[in-house]
Amino acid sequence: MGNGVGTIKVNDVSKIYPNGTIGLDHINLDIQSGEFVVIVGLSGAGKSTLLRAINRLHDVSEGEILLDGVDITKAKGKELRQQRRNIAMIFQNFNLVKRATVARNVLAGRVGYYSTFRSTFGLFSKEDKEKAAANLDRVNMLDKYYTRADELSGGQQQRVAIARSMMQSPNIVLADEPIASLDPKTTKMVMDDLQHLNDMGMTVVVNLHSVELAMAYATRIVGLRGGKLVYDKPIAEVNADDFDGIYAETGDEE
Ligand SMILES: Nc1ncnc2c1ncn2[C@@H]1O[C@H](COP(=O)(O)OP(=O)(O)OP(=O)(O)O)[C@@H](O)[C@H]1O
Repeated sequence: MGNGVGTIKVNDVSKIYPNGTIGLDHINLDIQSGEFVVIVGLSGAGKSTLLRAINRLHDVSEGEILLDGVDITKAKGKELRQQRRNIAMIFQNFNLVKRATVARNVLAGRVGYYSTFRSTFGLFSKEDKEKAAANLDRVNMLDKYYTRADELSGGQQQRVAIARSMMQSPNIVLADEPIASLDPKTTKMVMDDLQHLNDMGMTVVVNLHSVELAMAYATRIVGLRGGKLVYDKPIAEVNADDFDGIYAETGDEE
């Protein structure tokens, strides 16, 4: 895995969008290495905003986010790139290059390590090609090595996206509604892949709408509502009734 151990410390973080919407409201969260944290909450609660703040796809308005003790909210240039390499991000819509092969998509996970010239022309090392094959094997997709991404089902595409994210050897895996568009069987496969990464020692943070899946996979559940952290418990202390509070309507949400 990467250089660190995978801790995430969110200190009093707020995010106000330019139009004045409060995305996050004074969030404090301390995630230890190897946890499998599921973030639940209504649509608009701030789940995506929080994940995007952690890997700095969004700048925060206030507060700091320490990854292995280093504040990513103020990192620049090389330091930011290095921190980002330690974090894999898995999206709802897979974000694959549809017309490229599975292999090429997975190798794209190494692009941050190559010159623009080499990555443009696909000049990847033998070692990286072997690594790509090994990661595809890990998600049971090795037989699709030469298949074009647009010929795969949604679930298969997500598994390729997971294999791609493994190319960075991350310590932290963030997944934003990774199973939102998948059927129950593929959902289980993708969640099992994330579980597998967690078993390998990676810290996993997943946004989910499904309470059932949260209960099945999480070691800890965090609830957001209206940008505020309203719930944070290890799975052993979670009571199904707790979700009523997290999902209570506040008037302007789904
Ligand atoms: N780019 C943006 N500009 C302005 N407001 C935004 C922007 N992105 C998100 N928001 C607002 O910030 C709040 C939190 O949104 P966010 O997408 O983080 O919620 P979420 O919990 O991930 O929702 P979902 O489950 O629907 O993905 C919402 O009120 C949303 O409308």
